[in-house]
Amino acid sequence: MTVQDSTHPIIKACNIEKKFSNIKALDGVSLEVFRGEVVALLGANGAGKTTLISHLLGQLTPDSGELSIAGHTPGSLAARQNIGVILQSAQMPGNLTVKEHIELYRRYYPAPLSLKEILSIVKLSDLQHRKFYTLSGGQKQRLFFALAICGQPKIVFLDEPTVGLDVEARRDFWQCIRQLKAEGTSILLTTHYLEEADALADRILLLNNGKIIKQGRSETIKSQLGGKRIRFKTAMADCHFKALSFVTQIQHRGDFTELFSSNAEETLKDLFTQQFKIRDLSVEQVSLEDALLSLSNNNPTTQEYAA
Ligand SMILES: Nc1ncnc2c1ncn2[C@@H]1O[C@H](COP(=O)(O)OP(=O)(O)OP(=O)(O)O)[C@@H](O)[C@H]1O
Repeated sequence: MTVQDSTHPIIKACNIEKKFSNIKALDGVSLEVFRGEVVALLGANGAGKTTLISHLLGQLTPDSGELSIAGHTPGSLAARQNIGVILQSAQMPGNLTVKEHIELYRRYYPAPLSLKEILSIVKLSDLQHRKFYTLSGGQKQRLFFALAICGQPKIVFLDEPTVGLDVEARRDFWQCIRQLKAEGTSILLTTHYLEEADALADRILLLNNGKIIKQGRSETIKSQLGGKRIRFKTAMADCHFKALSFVTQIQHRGDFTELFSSNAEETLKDLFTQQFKIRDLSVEQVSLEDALLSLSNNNPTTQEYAA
């Protein structure tokens, strides 16, 4: 079930500008996030993701533009009570137990989940009496997630939430995100794992040099590059392949030439008819990483996408 209210965005940012001396960290960013929507904020190092989130949390004020969280000014008590956060740099008192941390955070919110519910969602019931400093990286990450959701916030900010998690823990975490979304919670996610953004996000926002250079559904962004990637090794020059039907772009990765095609069957037919000398041929779906790299390469203001 998608629970979206298109008239009242939970996050509203309008034309936000922020400069740090001569660096334009945010350059006219506008954004709306609705109830039950998962939005992935992507971009290379230094693109402006943290700066944008810091504004939404009320830790920075914009030079110009307007921001609101559930209709409230970022940083105000009313806005903070609508927010749950996991930050990369979360620093916790090491001697408090899991249970103590959760109980402390529950007090900040008017209608928190019960301790039992929270422990069960994040699968930390058995570790509730363990001190923070004794937890593994993945267990700490689950506790951070517990603290982010304990107040039943309308919006959860997740900054690189699955760094350090093993494959199984990451899949469990994705399940928690989907559950939150189904209950109507909005999620703003930053991640360098593009597979994660692809799997979870309703909408991708690509920031570059403080500007949103692309936004849309992951499928739509991928389809702009063509549906398939045809990979092979060859000694022949690109000009031979450019003329093949349905080729949208050519790139090189290591020893391989890669053709993106919006109709792989027709491109392959053409390729074989011409009897070009190729080897180690494979055909794959275009990934979100392919699509974002291509956008970066075609955007003159863009540095290489570093995800
Ligand atoms: N307090 C500050 N003073 C000066 N420059 C800053 C400050 N904070 C951020 N910047 C600059 O603003 C730009 C955007 O930085 P930001 O931290 O928002 O990027 P990011 O997308 O979060 O990057 P990363 O993926 O590396 O965390 C960068 O050029 C950064 O150096």
